[in-house]
Amino acid sequence: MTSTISRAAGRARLLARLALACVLGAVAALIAVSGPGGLLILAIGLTGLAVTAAGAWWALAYRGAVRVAGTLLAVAAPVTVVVLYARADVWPAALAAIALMGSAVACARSALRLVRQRDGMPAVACALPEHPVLIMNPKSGGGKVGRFGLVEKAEALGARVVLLDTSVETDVADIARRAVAGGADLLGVAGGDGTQAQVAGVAAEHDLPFLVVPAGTRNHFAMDLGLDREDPARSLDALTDGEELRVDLGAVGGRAFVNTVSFGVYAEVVQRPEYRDTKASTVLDALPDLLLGYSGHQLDAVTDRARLTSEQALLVSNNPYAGPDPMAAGARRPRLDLGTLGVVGVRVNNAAQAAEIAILGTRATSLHVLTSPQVTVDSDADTIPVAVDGEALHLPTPVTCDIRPRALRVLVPTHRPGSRTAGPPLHWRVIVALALSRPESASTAEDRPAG
Ligand SMILES: Nc1ncnc2c1ncn2[C@@H]1O[C@H](COP(=O)(O)OP(=O)(O)OP(=O)(O)O)[C@@H](O)[C@H]1O
Repeated sequence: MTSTISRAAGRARLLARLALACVLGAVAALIAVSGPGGLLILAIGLTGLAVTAAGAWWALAYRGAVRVAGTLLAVAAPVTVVVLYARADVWPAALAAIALMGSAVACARSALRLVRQRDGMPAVACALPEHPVLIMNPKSGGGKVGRFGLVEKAEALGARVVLLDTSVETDVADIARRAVAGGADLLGVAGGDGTQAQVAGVAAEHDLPFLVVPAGTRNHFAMDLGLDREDPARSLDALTDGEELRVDLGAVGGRAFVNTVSFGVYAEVVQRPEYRDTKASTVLDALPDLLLGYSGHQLDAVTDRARLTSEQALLVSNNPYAGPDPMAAGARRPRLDLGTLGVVGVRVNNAAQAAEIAILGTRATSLHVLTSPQVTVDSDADTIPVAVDGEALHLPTPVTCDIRPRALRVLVPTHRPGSRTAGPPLHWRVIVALALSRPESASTAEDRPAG
């Protein structure tokens, strides 16, 4: 075990050194260009990025001719950058610098992943359930329950299955409570994250284990638990060969959430009845009014250390995401047991602020990324739209989000893919420290058991 860990620490150190070498190579490639060419590459690249972001802002925040012009600008800017590089005869150095920076980021991420791999959520052995009850939604994920034969497989493993009647709005929490009253010693859901959250809340109330069968469309909770999202039937293996993860559960307005609660622009868009069928056109139609403040609510948020004012969008997550954009495809939470909420607040009123975010990322003044065990969101309206794990609700203000540390016992299969591919946040000072660490100190410092 120790030698495996030492080998991994050694590989992480090597990758960190390679990453720093690539960064130095990129700088050298820029300096090697004769005259002021190196600076020119940087100036052209950054201007291109800023103009692309400004074009994207005009395309999203306006309609008609401004939207068309913004779209053209967003497409033309990167093309112009390439043409200018070619005309100024600096493209070989530019390409080399971009390739080297890309390699540096890839090596740095791999190094962090190797270190973090042993720092995952600890699983513990547990008794297997004797009376599991699983609630299954036949419509989730376009019919995954039927496609993967989940009812038959679960029943063959001794579970009682309750199929959700989707012809009417069914209270899933009530089904779960009745299952507990009937003697269930595990609750589970094959369905989307919104349904998972409601039943997880009941399981946590009764300190019962909870089984996640990722039969929804997105399955973000399952992804961060390290479950197999391609084959939801594999989650059922936990009924015969499982172990337990203790994870945090979010709470908002008396409801549990497993992933995110969003306020502002996104929450306003998902309230629209046409959103479910025509997501892209509904978003494009709604954004101009919301972003330019003609409609929608201005939000203030108070965390344990900060006050955010007049935000357009606020996203509160059950544990922080690794990157600043939790809505991005592939955004992940490295852990679900840190006992804190992630908070991202955005206020963008013009193209310059959009460009600032594109260049400065989380250091931009219009983007706030922080963590807090509690967040209270207020507005001048009596009720505001809130999307809780993607479900559209209206809640009275102020709305308070809390975290319940390790309140949820999740039964997971012993053999599962794990969340190794989660992209760790890229902190270059950690890479420098890793690259400079001595072999003994690195393996001693990192020789913590996987748990
Ligand atoms: N409590 C409920 N009662 C009745 N029908 C429901 C209920 N929850 C969901 N449905 C129906 O099931 C469909 C699928 O919902 P669900 O959220 O489970 O899966 P999904 O939309 O495929 O996944 P995701 O939440 O990841 O987008 C919904 O469109 C809705 O028609």
